[in-house]
Amino acid sequence: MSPSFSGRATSALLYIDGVSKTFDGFRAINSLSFIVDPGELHAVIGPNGAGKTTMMDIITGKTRPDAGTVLWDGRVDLTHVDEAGSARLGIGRKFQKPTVFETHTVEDNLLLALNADRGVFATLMARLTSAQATRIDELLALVRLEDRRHDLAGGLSHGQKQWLEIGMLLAQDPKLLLVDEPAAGMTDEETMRTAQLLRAIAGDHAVVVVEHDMEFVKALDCRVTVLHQGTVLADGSLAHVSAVPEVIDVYLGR
Ligand SMILES: Nc1ncnc2c1ncn2[C@@H]1O[C@H](COP(=O)(O)OP(=O)(O)OP(=O)(O)O)[C@@H](O)[C@H]1O
Repeated sequence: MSPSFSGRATSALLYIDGVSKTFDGFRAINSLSFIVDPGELHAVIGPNGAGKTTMMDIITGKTRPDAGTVLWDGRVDLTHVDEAGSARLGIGRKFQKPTVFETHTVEDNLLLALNADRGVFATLMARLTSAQATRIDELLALVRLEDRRHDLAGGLSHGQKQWLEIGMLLAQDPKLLLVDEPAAGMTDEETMRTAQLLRAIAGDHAVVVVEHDMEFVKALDCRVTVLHQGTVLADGSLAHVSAVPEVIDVYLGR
């Protein structure tokens, strides 16, 4: 690894270097190096089986790598942290399928997320503090669900559920938000709104988005890392990586 890369270990929010993971003799991640800066919006693309999910699993402590460095905030070795621990450190993860409390209102979903360390009953029975009310107003505005505030989450569209869940993750104020294929199953309009939302969130939070929809990645207008066979094939703007012949061969040209 170049000295300029290793020199980033302490300044980066997330620093991954030389990471490998083998499953039953199959190398899913192979000498992977990847950096996320504080507040950065960063897209990860690549063909099926490229190792995108495994990389997310390693970051969140779901999977332990066989080798390499995974450093959080310049000081915490994430290879020894489990999923609950990574969440406590400020790593939020949004899986592809929306998971909201369908039988509760939009507002109560956000309230439950704000009070994730308290029980459901205690949270919903307690009076809303003014700080909570303000934060819920901010989150509802950000995810554009103000007019659905008192509706049951189960009645939202697929896209709105995804936005609500993003709002719920933000309620816990993560330093890094990992988002897996948010645009899957969305209408074109919802897809563009989601890109706007993630762009609005970045800055205050670092956001890493795994995605296959190139129109969506274009709308994110951010740095793109292309993974292939568990390692980085190209990295830079979408225009840059789209012109790399190997990227066209293994992914974009298909
Ligand atoms: N627990 C596991 N046991 C065995 N093989 C695994 C395991 N997890 C992942 N793999 C393999 O590792 C490779 C990388 O998988 P991964 O899911 O990380 O790719 P991906 O880039 O997320 O793909 P997709 O775009 O299809 O979601 C695949 O070949 C997969 O079959």
